[in-house]
Amino acid sequence: MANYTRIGTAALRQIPFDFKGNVSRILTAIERGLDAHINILLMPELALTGYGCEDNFSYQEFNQAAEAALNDVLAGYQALAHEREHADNMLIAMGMPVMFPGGQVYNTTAFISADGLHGFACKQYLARNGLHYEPRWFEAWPRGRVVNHPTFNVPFGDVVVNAGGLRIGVETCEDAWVANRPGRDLYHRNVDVLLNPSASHFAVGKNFIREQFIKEGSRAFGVVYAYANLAGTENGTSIFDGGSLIASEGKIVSRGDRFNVRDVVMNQTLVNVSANRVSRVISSETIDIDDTNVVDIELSLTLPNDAVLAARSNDRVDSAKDELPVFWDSLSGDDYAFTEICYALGNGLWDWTTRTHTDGYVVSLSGGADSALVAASVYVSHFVALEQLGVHDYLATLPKGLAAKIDAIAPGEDKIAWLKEKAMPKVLLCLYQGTDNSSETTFNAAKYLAEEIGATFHSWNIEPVVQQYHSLVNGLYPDRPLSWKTDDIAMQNIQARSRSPGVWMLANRENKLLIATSNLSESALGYATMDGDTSGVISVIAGINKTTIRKVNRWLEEVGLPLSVDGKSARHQLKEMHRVNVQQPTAELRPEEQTDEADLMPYVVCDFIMDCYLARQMWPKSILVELMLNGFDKDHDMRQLAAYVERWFRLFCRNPWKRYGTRAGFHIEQVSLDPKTFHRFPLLNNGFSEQLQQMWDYVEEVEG
Ligand SMILES: Nc1ncnc2c1ncn2[C@@H]1O[C@H](COP(=O)(O)OP(=O)(O)OC[C@H]2O[C@@H]([n+]3cccc(C(=O)O)c3)[C@H](O)[C@@H]2O)[C@@H](O)[C@H]1O
Ligand SMILES: Nc1ncnc2c1ncn2[C@@H]1O[C@H](COP(=O)(O)OP(=O)(O)OP(=O)(O)O)[C@@H](O)[C@H]1O
Ligand SMILES: NC(=O)CC[C@H](N)C(=O)O
Repeated sequence: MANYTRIGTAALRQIPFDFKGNVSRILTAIERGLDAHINILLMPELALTGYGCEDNFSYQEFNQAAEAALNDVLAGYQALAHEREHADNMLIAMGMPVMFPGGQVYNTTAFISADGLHGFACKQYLARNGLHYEPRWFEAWPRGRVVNHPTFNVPFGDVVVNAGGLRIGVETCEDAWVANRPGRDLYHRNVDVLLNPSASHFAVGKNFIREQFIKEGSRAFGVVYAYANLAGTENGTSIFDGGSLIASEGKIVSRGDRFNVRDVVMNQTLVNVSANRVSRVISSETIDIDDTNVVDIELSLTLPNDAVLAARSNDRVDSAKDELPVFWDSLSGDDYAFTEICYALGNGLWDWTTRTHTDGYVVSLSGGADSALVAASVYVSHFVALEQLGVHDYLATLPKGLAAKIDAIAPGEDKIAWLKEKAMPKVLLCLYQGTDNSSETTFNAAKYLAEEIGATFHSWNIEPVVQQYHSLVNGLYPDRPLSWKTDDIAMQNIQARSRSPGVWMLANRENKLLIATSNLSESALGYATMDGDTSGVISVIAGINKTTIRKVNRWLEEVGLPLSVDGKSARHQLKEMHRVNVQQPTAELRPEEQTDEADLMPYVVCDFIMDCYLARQMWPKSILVELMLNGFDKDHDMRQLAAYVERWFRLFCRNPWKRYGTRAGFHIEQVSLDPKTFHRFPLLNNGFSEQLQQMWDYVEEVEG
């Protein structure tokens, strides 16, 4: 007889140290799960506290607060269960930190039913790569070991739960990313369901990797595999994209919404457990049964097939499913990646506004690619939130001060027209700050883009301020007046720096956050004026390279942001990006024409070198070889490419202090240059001189 079980997941927007709020969101998910007759409800990794609590994970008082919050969840669950008849058929798996009296802290999944707490499964492989530092706070749990937790008096460690014959095991996030994943051993422990509570930050393309190991886990281990992820921009820089995934018989059978700004996003589906067991029965591998460390729970989590049709027709089931918007299925390639990027930027900015309780943003808008994408992201952030929440909840979620400034929507008024005409002028202030080196082209690009997204647009001329500094400096050096011939960098930088105080003043006055506009390529090379255009609170596009920024801008103009309208996929284009997209990137800091690429190197070369160095961990000579192998030698000879590699490393090694001083940014690409979390690099170094010499020796060898 086939056994079915209803698996549910909850993506939760948890907030570090907001214990009450976190418990409340967990109870909302439980309530929705109960109403939908979910049998197994999975919550994300560290769902109780949030993932981004960093050094507080080691604090005793923090862990005591987590313990108290667990008790609140247990009490809340029991109260909800009391009101319902099906409550004895649900098991919850919820991520939380647990401290031992000796001070060791573990990253665990608590198994909870309406009867109380049954045990904890612990994470075995702590994430320590990229921006993860879990071993700093947590201990890894050894495979195959279970102890009794002295405070909770329940089994703790590498446990398998057996609920009425249905066996459930856990791989916690990183556990499933390593080669020796726990699922390998859980296979021998005959688990039917593998749960993966995750706190997996967004990075472009990462969702495909998740889908891969989830499908493969389901296929190879013969299990139903469920994956729940956190949502929201917890620590201000990592963006969690939610995106629940449920796989059965080696296929993804249900996907939850991603980048949704609602507090709780549910996904659930009915799966056939017996059908998954078949792949174990017919496997060529002999299963060496391991029946140790099993926690028996008296719960029936399965439905026989003669009861399943009645369960399917239960009209309350859909209350625990937030449908994935239709457009995701129709996307692929760059279209998918650019959609992810825009939704991620939007999510991040939404959280910065709603959690800082400020009145929106100020952007120094130049008409160039970087600040254009930053301004567009603020628009996307509100556009998406409005689509997902509707007008009422959109206004209710905004900080009160900001919401109070926005006129109500009139009956019959179009939602997007209202956003542009009534909301965006209060949300975003854009400022063009011309000098004698600015052009009509950039002014118009800034003005028309601001208009299209409904931002308030101001313009002023900072040339008099710049000239004032020239007079002050010339006063000190009457015999050596400033000139472009002798003082190129100083005369460029004073313009960028003169833009900073005024725009900060507007941010102060309007209670808005100033956004810095530096990108990943510029950060690598220090191609920005410190304390000038690096000014701001958060650097929205710091995690995106320039090549991608330009492509995203073109895509926003020509293809547009996908959204769901009445259950159909639609696009929202930003046509005025055209004026930005036709220009070559320029700093506009010199009197004669200036382009970034003439100052530096072509951005495609720069970004390829950066990828080789950061993602593939290569040094100069190997990078040169990769450039040649990847066809860059069609447009540039070997010496020219070697010169670009040399310039890249010289600038990279000269400017790590700038990376320490620039604003924190959203993590978007797989790699990042955030010196505090991602790429650690000595401030003082010898500029890779030996390695560059080795590269040139190689060029001589090849070229003669
Ligand atoms: N070897 C070394 N190692 C470490 N630090 C060194 C150094 N030499 C100078 N420094 C320090 O660095 C300072 C220079 O840094 P900083 O003042 O920031 O200026 P710097 O990095 O020299 O120049 C800024 C560059 O950014 C470009 N920029 C600016 C603004 C916008 C854009 C755009 O993309 O549109 C581009 C501009 O064209 C210029 O090439 C020096 O005054 C000195 O204090
Ligand atoms: N005329 C200007 N008015 C307002 N802000 C400016 C102006 N020129 C430069 N800035 C600010 O300085 C930042 C750095 O300039 P930069 O040239 O690197 O970026 P961009 O102009 O946005 O893009 P691009 O480099 O593609 O032209 C801009 O993003 C913008 O915030
Ligand atoms: N929390 C984790 O274990 C995160 C690590 C995992 N590799 C991810 O990024 O998804």
